[in-house]
Amino acid sequence: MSCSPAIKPNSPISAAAMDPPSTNRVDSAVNAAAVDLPSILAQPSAWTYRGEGNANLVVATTMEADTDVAAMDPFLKRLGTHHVILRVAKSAHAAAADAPQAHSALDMATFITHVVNPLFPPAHLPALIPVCLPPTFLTELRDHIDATGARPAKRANHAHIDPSQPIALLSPDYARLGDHTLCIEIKPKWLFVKDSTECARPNSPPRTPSPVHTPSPVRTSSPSAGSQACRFCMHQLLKAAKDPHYAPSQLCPLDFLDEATVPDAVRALLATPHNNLRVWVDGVPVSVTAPEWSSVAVDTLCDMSNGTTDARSALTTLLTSVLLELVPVLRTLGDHQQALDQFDPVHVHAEYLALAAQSVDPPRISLDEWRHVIARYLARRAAVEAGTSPPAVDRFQLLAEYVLSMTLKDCSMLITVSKGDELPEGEACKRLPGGEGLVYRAVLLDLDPKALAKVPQWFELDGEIRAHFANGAAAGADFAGVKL
Ligand SMILES: O=P(O)(O)O[C@@H]1[C@@H](OP(=O)(O)O)[C@H](OP(=O)(O)O)[C@H](O)[C@H](OP(=O)(O)O)[C@H]1OP(=O)(O)O
Ligand SMILES: Nc1ncnc2c1ncn2[C@@H]1O[C@H](COP(=O)(O)OP(=O)(O)OP(=O)(O)O)[C@@H](O)[C@H]1O
Repeated sequence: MSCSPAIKPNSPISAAAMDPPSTNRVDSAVNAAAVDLPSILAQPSAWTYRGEGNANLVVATTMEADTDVAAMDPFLKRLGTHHVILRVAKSAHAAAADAPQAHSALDMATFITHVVNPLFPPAHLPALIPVCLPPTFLTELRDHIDATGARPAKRANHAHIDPSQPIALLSPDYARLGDHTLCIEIKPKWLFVKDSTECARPNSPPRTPSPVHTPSPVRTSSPSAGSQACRFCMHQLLKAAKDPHYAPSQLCPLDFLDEATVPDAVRALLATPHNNLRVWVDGVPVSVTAPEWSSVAVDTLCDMSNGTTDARSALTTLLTSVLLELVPVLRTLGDHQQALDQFDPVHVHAEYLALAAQSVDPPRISLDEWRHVIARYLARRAAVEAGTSPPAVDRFQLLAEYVLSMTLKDCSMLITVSKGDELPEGEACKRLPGGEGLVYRAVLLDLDPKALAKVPQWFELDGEIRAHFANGAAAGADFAGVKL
């Protein structure tokens, strides 16, 4: 793709110098404010480990059934549930050169509220409440969680809860819904192919047509040298080349975007889950590739699927039903990823170097700047839809949009399915078609802004992924059984 002639080489970099936003969608709201962690939640031993990424660790707790959540601080009323999580920052990440710039929980909540929320339907957005923690809370929580041994070694050896962060994020526990809950977390990654609509799917075995659905026409069936592949599929090839023990994911994320190919995505996720699929039943993790599942998982899954005795096919059916419902929101996610990433990587990198050369410190994007960026992005989309000429994209806007696209390419979706005839009050739940008495909810997570200073790292990785794919294709490499 060519670079836009609309880019001005000496574009201003400060928000104050930017064009005024042509929408007030994000300006009308106020910055997030932190409230004190309610005393009922201030006992570290009441929290259990839930999960973590590179930057944050998440703990969960359930308040006593007779706790009057609605009578708590007005902010906490928004939680509307007794099942809550606390998301606390980890220290090694805070110190890393590429740590997210808006590290404080307050900034993250502000970013998500003002920059991410306008992009998606409210039903799929998390409620986040920044909370001030009591002085010794984090040290005690760190010791308590480390003592349980629940953290995976890969994470525990790397970083710990950062006791110097006075604010954390309190949120509903989106893994809990009703008494018996199937919770599925998917990490869909890149939902578009740059410069193409097709993916050669070089990472997956030759597809066998589903008995129910025929393969989608958007997918090529016989890739050839020079054919396009999506970034996820290409990255799998590189990962496998670097690590002979790595079994490439069979997933092509584009399969999430078409009802006809959702069953293919489900099959691939269950065969090679990696970090693209995680499953919990009633809060207990299920390793989908393990030969045996716990009796709780088997009973709950079978119970949810009208008493079938095969828990694996029950999970397949439930996962397929719910992902079919989520095609529209995943398309929205993919649309934004693509619209925010419209320039050639070489050009993005060059613009970054030009911006970085203007200051001794690594360039950053302030929250105020983010507000202008999202307003200008929305104005551009509105202009395109209205058929009017969109405003020019200057250097700073280009780079910030790219960072936002990278953020959206690494988010997760937490999906919960529960039995229940009644839709839980105040929850963004819907009935699951085809599933008798089942409701579901899907929330986007991990939407913190990536750091602008990561652009060179992304550029390098992108180049490596593409070069590996192109060289393999040119040499007629046999990728996972598919001759290119
Ligand atoms: O670069 P990618 O596509 O491999 O994505 C990284 C993820 O690897 P994945 O390939 O999904 O296993 C990676 O996931 P894991 O930690 O490997 O589970 C992180 O999400 C990383 O983001 P950050 O550095 O924590 O902000 C992700 O980095 P960026 O999204 O900043 O590139
Ligand atoms: N509100 C929530 N309800 C239930 N589980 C949650 C919630 N928020 C986070 N989690 C769980 O905790 C895990 C880690 O959280 P999160 O992805 O925010 O960490 P992170 O360090 O920011 O990740 P990354 O390294 O990918 O940026 C998630 O993958 C999810 O399983």
